[in-house]
Amino acid sequence: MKEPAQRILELRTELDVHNYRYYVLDEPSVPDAEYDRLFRELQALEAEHPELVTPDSPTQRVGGEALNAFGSVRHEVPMLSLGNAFEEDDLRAFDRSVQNGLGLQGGDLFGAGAEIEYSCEPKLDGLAVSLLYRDGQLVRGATRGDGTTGEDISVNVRTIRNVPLRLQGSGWPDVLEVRGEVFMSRAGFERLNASQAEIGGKTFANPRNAAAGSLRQLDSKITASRPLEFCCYGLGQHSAEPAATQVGMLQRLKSWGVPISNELKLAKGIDDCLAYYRDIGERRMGLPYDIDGVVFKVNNIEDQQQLGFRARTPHWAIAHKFPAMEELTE
Ligand SMILES: NC(=O)n1nc(-c2ccco2)nc1N
Repeated sequence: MKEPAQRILELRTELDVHNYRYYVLDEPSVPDAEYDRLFRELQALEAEHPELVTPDSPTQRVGGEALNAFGSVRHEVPMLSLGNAFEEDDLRAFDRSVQNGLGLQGGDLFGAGAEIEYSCEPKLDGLAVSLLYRDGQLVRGATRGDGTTGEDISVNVRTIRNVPLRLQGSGWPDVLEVRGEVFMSRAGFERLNASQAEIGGKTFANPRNAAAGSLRQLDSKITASRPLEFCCYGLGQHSAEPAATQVGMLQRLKSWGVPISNELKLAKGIDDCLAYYRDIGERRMGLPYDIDGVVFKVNNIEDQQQLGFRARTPHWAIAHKFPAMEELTE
């Protein structure tokens, strides 16, 4: 019979791999029943040996008592909101401003100028959060708040099943602040409202409100019962650059167990961006989650830093919005 400590480590490692394959790669490695059996074996062993429990164990996702209030967190790197483009011309103007900012012949109404590489992804309509990892361990979660100061929701983010409690693989920096959107799928939103209606509880107007209301619960057991998901779209503070490009950085984060968008693409030039906008626009209602546009970011990280940001919005990123849904129903 194996030493309990050894068996506990084996089970944790195996459960982390199953979580990674299920939530990040979307390729489950075992049936749910097998996952549950391993999970219960770990719970039983930890109950017999409480001194062997560590915060990053998969059994530790739901915290203890409800909080009376959220602590506040200061964002070392401000959490920006995005500038918006509504029309094709706004997007072309953005591309020209990027080229001018990079000292390229910025193109003009007649010539396209240089071809800038952009990352492309859907703009999830959820709640922006920051997840801080130190030595690969999730140590803090915070809401965006006003961009400089957010709420400490560390206990709540740990209940989101696809948020890794510790990073997988190797080579991650000692300090890595991951940023992304917490959202609720439409199906999860419908299920939640149906069950809320049944118990006479609060129902929500849309998945974004449901995600915000579920995440900002003082009782993490309520958060744990809600179908929340996380999708990473960038970084905050970090002690080393994971990659030279936005797409490369996100792919590296994925290899460390952090979920990213499966619609992430690389565009070469603004015409490719427009093609992506039209493609996602056509598929928008078929996506399992609400989006309110797509996000283009200058792919080269050094170029992003050279461009910096104005007031509160980055010069290197733009949200290209779709018409609001209510307009569509007219
Ligand atoms: N909401 C969303 O999907 N976002 N938001 C950003 C963002 C906000 C500030 C910098 O980048 N990126 C993506 N994909």
